[in-house]
Amino acid sequence: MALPLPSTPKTHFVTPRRLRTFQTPNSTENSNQFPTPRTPHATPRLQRNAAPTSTPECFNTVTLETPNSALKRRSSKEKFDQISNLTVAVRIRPMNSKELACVGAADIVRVRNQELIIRSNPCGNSAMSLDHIFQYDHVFWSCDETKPLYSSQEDVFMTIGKPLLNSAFRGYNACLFAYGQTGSGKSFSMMGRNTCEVVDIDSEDFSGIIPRFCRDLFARIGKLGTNATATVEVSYFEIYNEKIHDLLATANAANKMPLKVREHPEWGPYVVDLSVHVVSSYKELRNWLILGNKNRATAATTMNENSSRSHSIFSIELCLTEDLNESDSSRRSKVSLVDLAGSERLSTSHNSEEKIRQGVSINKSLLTLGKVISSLADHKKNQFVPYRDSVLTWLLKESLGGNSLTCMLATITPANANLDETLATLRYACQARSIVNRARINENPHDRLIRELKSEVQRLKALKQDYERHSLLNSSFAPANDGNGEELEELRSKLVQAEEKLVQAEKNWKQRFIESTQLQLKELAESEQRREELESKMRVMKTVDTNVDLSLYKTNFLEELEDVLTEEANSPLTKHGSVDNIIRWCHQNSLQCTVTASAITIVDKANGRQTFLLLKDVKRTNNFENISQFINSLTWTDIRISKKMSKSEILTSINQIYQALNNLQPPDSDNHLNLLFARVNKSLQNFEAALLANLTKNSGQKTVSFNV
Ligand SMILES: Nc1ncnc2c1ncn2[C@@H]1O[C@H](COP(=O)(O)OP(=O)(O)OP(=O)(O)O)[C@@H](O)[C@H]1O
Repeated sequence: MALPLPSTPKTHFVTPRRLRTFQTPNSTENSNQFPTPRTPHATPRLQRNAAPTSTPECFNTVTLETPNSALKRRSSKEKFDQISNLTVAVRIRPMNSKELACVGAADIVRVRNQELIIRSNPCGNSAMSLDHIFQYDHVFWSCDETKPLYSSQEDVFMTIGKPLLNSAFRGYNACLFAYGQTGSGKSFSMMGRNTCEVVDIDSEDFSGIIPRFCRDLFARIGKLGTNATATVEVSYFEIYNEKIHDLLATANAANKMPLKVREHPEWGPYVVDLSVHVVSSYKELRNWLILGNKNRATAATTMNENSSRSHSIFSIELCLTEDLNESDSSRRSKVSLVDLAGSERLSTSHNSEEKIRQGVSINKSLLTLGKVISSLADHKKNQFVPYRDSVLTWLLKESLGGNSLTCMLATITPANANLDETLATLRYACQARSIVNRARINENPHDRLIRELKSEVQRLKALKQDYERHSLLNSSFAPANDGNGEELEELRSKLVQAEEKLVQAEKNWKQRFIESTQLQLKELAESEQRREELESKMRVMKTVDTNVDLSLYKTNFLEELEDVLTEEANSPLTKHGSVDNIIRWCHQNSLQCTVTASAITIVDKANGRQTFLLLKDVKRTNNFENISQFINSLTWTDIRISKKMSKSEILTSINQIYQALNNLQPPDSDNHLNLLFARVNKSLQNFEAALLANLTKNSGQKTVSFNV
């Protein structure tokens, strides 16, 4: 199976982003620099990989939830605040005692500014040695702290960590991930030397990027003005064998099932049910960090593995709210600090193809990461990027080619024994440099509008000042500069135009600001009204005494209902006790009326009741004010809702009842009527709930008694 890696070039290999010809290095290079290769070549462009390999089967299935098809797709017109390549840095750690003890051990890495040169000497013959030259945004040489070239933990943080912290404060998502073979210094760079002890986490010399980032984060929060507030939330999880484990979960939750990934239309993929902890100080945050590191180490020991087999993602969500004069403005950013699993299993050497075929101990996430980087580096239109082939790439989707400012830290060892791994890592890092991210400041559209307009106003003001300066200058030199009259005139007209534009922009801004404020106020008022309505309904519901004596009113819900529905309820009817009159009245009032030889059956479907009227009793109609009164004087029986009635018909009937009930809303002053109303309402709700439950539970028997 082919791996998504470019083959080793014969001569040298330089980052594809900036095509440049090789320049002869200065002869006064320090000892870490090799002499110039004899035949400089133009930088070759990265070779397209062989067809992407299919991801090998992993022994554990991941639950990746398909996002809803109705998810909003990002519009092509969407504005980005920053479009930038991934920043790629490489760090070289010192040789360890094991590497030094190897026969023929040699340091094969040299550094020249941002260039990194790997000298391979395959046959041990110096005449046949090949130089591989790479270029990155930053190269950290951390092999010997006595040399000026040495990059300390602080240097690494200041160069790649601090800019991401600044971006987070501006509202951008940020991501920093460490990639490299096992033992090359990923954890050392990201977390520090000993990741489970306070002294080491806080050590000036050994503390890694994550603790430094968090310390600086709170130091900056402490310096925020009184009109600004910040909230910080942290989460920490690891991906092991394509399963997600919460490293900060409580003891009970820790034993639960692995967590799932879902995608939010706006914020992208996220881990469902991941514990998130609000922290208000660095100390609090550090405690979580240490707990997570301990849990990671324990999990690795339990599985008889080391942590190099798992990826860990520490996330910080920062929300900054600024209280401006007229309004509040808030920005949210998510920072992901990722320590990836050792990458050596991806190497083309050491029988890794065989290992892939075995299908075990292969890190699907890292393989997919390689494919994702390859696809993104290709810049082909409509190129398919297999983010969803693994948990890691799915979760890092926004960080790779999306809404984030991202930095990759590739870690390598200088030992010749690791040449293949080192070259593989460096090639990955080269490809990653071509990835372009499109980041946006995470703020609400209202804040964005105001920010954009304010910056436009600022720009125009600067323009105006500039013209004013020019104009002043020209007027003071005017007598001596007769020939410049036209130029001066042109400047003046530009100034007028700029001022007009400025006035217009300010007017627009004010207008739009007023509009948006009005909109906000309206929405606020509406929601306040809704809240009050709800509260008043709640109050009434709470006071409902189901034992209230309703006989006082000699009324019931059905009568009330009928009064509303029947306009002619109080109009005197012709006192003609005839069957025809009753039939007509029933039709007018949507009642079913069936006449037999001896009786009339009246069905009031809407109210779930029916009555029988013997024909000989029809004459009794004349004893009442109207037919309505007469009909209601009859003995009605509740009817079971017809089995033939469809669910939608039943719902329509219920809705009609609700509507009628709304028309019956009693005046606030009448407490008793209010109680009655609430009781009817409550019964109706119970009825509806019972009916629907019945319908779903027992599709055969669709009958519910309606006892108001
Ligand atoms: N820049 C450095 N300076 C001094 N020692 C270092 C440096 N980088 C790494 N080391 C040491 O090298 C060893 C391996 O480093 P580390 O555990 O960070 O590697 P890793 O890439 O994270 O490995 P894994 O993939 O197993 O997690 C550690 O003992 C660490 O202290």
